[in-house]
Amino acid sequence: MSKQAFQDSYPAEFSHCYGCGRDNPHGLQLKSYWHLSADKEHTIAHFTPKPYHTGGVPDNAYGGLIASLLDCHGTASAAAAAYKAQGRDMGTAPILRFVTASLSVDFLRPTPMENKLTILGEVIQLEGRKATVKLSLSTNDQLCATGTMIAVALK
Ligand SMILES: CCCCCCCCCCCCCC(=O)SCCNC(=O)CCNC(=O)[C@H](O)C(C)(C)COP(=O)(O)OP(=O)(O)OC[C@H]1O[C@@H](n2cnc3c(N)ncnc32)[C@H](O)[C@@H]1OP(=O)(O)O
Repeated sequence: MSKQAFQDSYPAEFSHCYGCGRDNPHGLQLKSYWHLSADKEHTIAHFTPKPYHTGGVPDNAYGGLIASLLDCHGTASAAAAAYKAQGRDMGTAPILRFVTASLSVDFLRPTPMENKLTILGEVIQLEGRKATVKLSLSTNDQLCATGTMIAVALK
């Protein structure tokens, strides 16, 4: 796992995102990294929900939280993969800033609140300004949600 989180390479003006901005004290402050598992390079992030992240059912996480975690991990993964494809360190100029064009989420089972969540990403296609990212969220070795994102690099 690389030491620096992808989000820590974002320039200061992009460090206030609700989901992953390091300078947003009210946000989730998600941190994403490269992660090698089973000879495959994935991206990984962890998040432990707070009691106020619950949804309508006590002890289960709010679906919007899950979508936010996939959202921020997905765009960060797209940016990291695009920098890597160009052989550049993340954050170097010109900045490659990806935004979410589409995100679909399948909620496979309720996500319990008490444990650390693991979010994985895999950039399966990089084509022009567009990245396709497969995402998952699991806890206790149980897959709770999957997602697919199209992220687009801003001109
Ligand atoms: C290290 C540096 C990091 C920098 C800081 C980062 C901070 C990040 C903070 C974290 C952020 C957290 C995350 C957040 O919350 S990001 C916030 C939520 N997202 C947004 O606000 C995005 C709003 N949308 C737009 O700005 C535009 O629509 C974009 C930029 C997305 C495209 O408009 P643009 O005019 O620029 O481009 P284009 O229309 O020529 O399309 C280009 C290509 O993309 C394809 N396409 C487009 N839409 C879709 C779609 N829905 N499904 C499938 N494909 C789609 C399109 O077919 C074309 O493909 P192709 O025909 O070429 O094959």
